[in-house]
Amino acid sequence: MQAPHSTVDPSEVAKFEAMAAEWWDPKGKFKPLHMLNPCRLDYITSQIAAEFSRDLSTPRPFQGLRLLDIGCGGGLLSEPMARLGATVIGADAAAGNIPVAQVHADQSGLDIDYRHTTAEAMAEAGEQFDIVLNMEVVEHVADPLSFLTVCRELLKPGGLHLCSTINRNPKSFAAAIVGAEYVMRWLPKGTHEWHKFITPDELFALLEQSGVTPVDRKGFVFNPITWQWSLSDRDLSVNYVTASTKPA
Ligand SMILES: C[S@@+](CC[C@H](N)C(=O)[O-])C[C@H]1O[C@@H](n2cnc3c(N)ncnc32)[C@H](O)[C@@H]1O
Ligand SMILES: [Mg+2]
Repeated sequence: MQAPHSTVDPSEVAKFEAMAAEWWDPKGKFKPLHMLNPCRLDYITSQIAAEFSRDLSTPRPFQGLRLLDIGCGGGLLSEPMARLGATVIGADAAAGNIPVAQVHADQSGLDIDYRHTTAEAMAEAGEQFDIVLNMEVVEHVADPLSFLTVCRELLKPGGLHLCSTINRNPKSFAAAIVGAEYVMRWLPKGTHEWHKFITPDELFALLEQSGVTPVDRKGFVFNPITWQWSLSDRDLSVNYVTASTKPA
């Protein structure tokens, strides 16, 4: 069954079109994602390794796994996944992201299939994946439940859905909007909208409604003294990530 509406919120996608050239500048507008990358890769790789019984000490542990990076942006996650051996398709609703991602992958000697398309178009075409990476996207879509439902359609039975976003509370407002956009000026003002943030309990409920089984959640916690991000079992107050599986 196809979700009836487009998952694309045009005003959200326009924000990313305007920033497309900056994806791979570690000091540019995507500095927060560059800083977060080692921590979220830790989580992603360990979840995939556990789910598919892969040994991360081998050179290409994700060989044979088909992975969709939905809302791939410039490919900050697609590239490490390809390096680990996965067959990677990166899809984004913002056309300008695709050549930026493709040129960078080519320069890095990585074979990644980047497409300007939507999750629903891929589901309609019957595409299926072992893994759907849905990282920092759900707070930018038109309707989270329809988007998550399409992500579930895109998974093979037994597949793994990894989804990160931003919690909704006074602390996340202070950190993700006031701090990142107004104080640090990491992100252009208006990048994030408060009402689109989702609490972990709401996201778990939406994931369940979409037809997957949430199995894990962790916080991504920024330490302003060390300027490092780390994973937390307890602190999901601002950024967090979830893992869910599609019943076999
Ligand atoms: C904050 S960026 C995250 C990029 C990447 N996932 C990462 O974490 O490095 C959000 C991305 O989602 C894309 N996007 C927003 N709505 C989308 C939709 N409905 N379908 C596909 N991509 C979408 C935007 O164009 C943007 O590139
Ligand atoms: Mg975001």
